[in-house]
Amino acid sequence: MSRTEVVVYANGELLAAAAAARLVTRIVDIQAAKGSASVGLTGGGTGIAVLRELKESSARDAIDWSRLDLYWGDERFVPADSDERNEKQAREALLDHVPLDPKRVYAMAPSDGEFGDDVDAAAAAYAEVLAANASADGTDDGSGVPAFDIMMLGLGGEGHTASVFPDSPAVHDTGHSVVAVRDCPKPPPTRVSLTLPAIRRAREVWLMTAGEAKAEAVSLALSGADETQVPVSGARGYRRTLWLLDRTAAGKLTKVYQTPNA
Ligand SMILES: O=C1O[C@H](COP(=O)(O)O)[C@@H](O)[C@H](O)[C@H]1O
Repeated sequence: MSRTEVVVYANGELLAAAAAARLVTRIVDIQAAKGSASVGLTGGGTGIAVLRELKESSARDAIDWSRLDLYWGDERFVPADSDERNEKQAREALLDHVPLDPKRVYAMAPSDGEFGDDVDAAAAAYAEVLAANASADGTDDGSGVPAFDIMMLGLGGEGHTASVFPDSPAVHDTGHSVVAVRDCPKPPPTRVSLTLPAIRRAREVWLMTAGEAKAEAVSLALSGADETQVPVSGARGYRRTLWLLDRTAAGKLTKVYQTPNA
C-alpha cells in the first residue's frame, strides 16, 4: 500500500537541511537492509540546495558512497560544461566531494556527448541503461525500469515535474521510460526526462519545493488533479510519496499537516 505524507518547514533553508538529514538516514537504512541503495536526483533550486546541505553535513560519512547508484529524473540537453546542466550542478554541490563509484553514476548524455545533438538518441540510450540495470538488479517488472529506492523531484509553478510539462507529449507518453522533450515552456527548451510511469517505479518519491510560486501546483496535486494538466499529481512512489515543503509552498493547502517548528 502506498501512503502520502506532507511535512512543512518554516523556510526553504530548513527544508533543505532537514531533507539532507533525512536522506542520510534513509540511505544508511536501505544499505543496511539490502547492501546498496539507488537514488534519483533532481535539478532545481531546492534539489541542489539539499545536495549542498549534504556536502556540508558530517553525517554524510555514514553513507557508503561506493554502494550507491545515482540516476537523474531529468536533464537539460545542453553541453556538458553548461551551468544549466543538472548533472554539473549536482557534481559541484556534492558528487565531486564524496567517494562515489563513477560506474554507478548514471548521468543523461549532454548535447555535445556521444550522441551529439540527437536528443532522441540520448533518451533512448538512457532507457537502455535503465533496462540493463533493472535486469541486473532483479527489480525489472517488465517495464525496463529499476525500482529506485528514492526518487527526488522538484516541481514548477505550472505543475511540471522532472521535465514532464502540462499537456505535453511527455505527459501523454505511457509507452516509454525516458523521452526527449522539446519546446519546453521553461528554458532550456530541449531536455531528456523520465516519464510518469517510470517515476512511479520508485519505492519512494520525495517532492521537495519552496516558495509561494509553487503553492497552487502543490495544492492541486494534493487534491488529485488530472496528471495531464498538473503532471506532478502523477509523481507517486509505490510505497510512499513524501512532500517536503516550506510554509509558503504549503500556503494553499487546506488540511493541516505535520509542521515541525514551522
Ligand atoms: O528545470 C527544472 O525545474 C524543476 C524545478 O526547479 P525549481 O528551481 O523551480 O525548483 C526541476 O525539478 C527539474 O529537475 C529541472 O530540470
